[in-house]
Amino acid sequence: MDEDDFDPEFGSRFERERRPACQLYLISPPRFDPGFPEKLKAALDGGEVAAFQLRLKDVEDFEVIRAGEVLKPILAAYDVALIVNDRADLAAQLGADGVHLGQGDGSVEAARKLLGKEAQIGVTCHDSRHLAMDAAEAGANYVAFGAFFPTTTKETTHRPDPSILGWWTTLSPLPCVAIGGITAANAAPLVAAGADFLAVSNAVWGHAQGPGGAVAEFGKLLSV
Ligand SMILES: Cc1ncc(COP(=O)(O)OP(=O)(O)O)c(N)n1
Ligand SMILES: Cc1ncsc1CCOP(=O)(O)O
Ligand SMILES: [Mg+2]
Repeated sequence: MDEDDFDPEFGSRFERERRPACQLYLISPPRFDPGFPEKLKAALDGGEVAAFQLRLKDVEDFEVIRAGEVLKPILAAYDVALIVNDRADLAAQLGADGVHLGQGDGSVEAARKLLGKEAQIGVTCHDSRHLAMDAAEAGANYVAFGAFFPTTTKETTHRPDPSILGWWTTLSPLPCVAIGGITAANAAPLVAAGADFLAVSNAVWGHAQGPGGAVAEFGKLLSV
């Protein structure tokens, strides 16, 4: 990949040039319960959040669409990007801001065709420099590394060293996301290594002080 491939006009909140500080990227719980919209509002009242990923697992398509339709106006009111996990077609149907693709979730090119040039397309790269370079080459808007810490949210087999984040930031202007078992207590080395975004699920939705308390705790870490 070449620095010249980076288009500064391709504006987005996933652009390191415009938003230099590390930011929070919330990942939804795997099921949508009726109380979730209030939990989301509480989280967003806790401090700044850049993006929210709708990551529902083992549910019918219509449930993803219904959840997305409920959450979309809330996210818009807080100026938070809606990213749909796994499915570019559902992201398109929802008019979401983007899609997150794992290695088995389809190509960046196909997602770009469906979603258009403004869409934010992220790609899981595990602990692989090679996958990250491929994703950037394919036109991704961010690359995601992880799982950095043990997590109960997903079975994981890759455990990158935080130095992969530093390596990436010196190589590419494309933002990098750190994910996996991240809490406000263990995130500092990832921020120091160069993570542009911390993607977090359980540490927010399962926090003893509630989602707002969790986001506020991350806010303290990310504002220093
Ligand atoms: C920001 C972010 N990074 C990584 C993932 C994991 O995606 P994937 O490997 O496809 O696994 P599932 O999340 O689909 O179980 C992610 N969702 N978001
Ligand atoms: C989706 C995903 N991909 C790698 S780890 C992970 C889980 C993130 O959730 P948590 O923040 O609860 O570990
Ligand atoms: Mg996936």
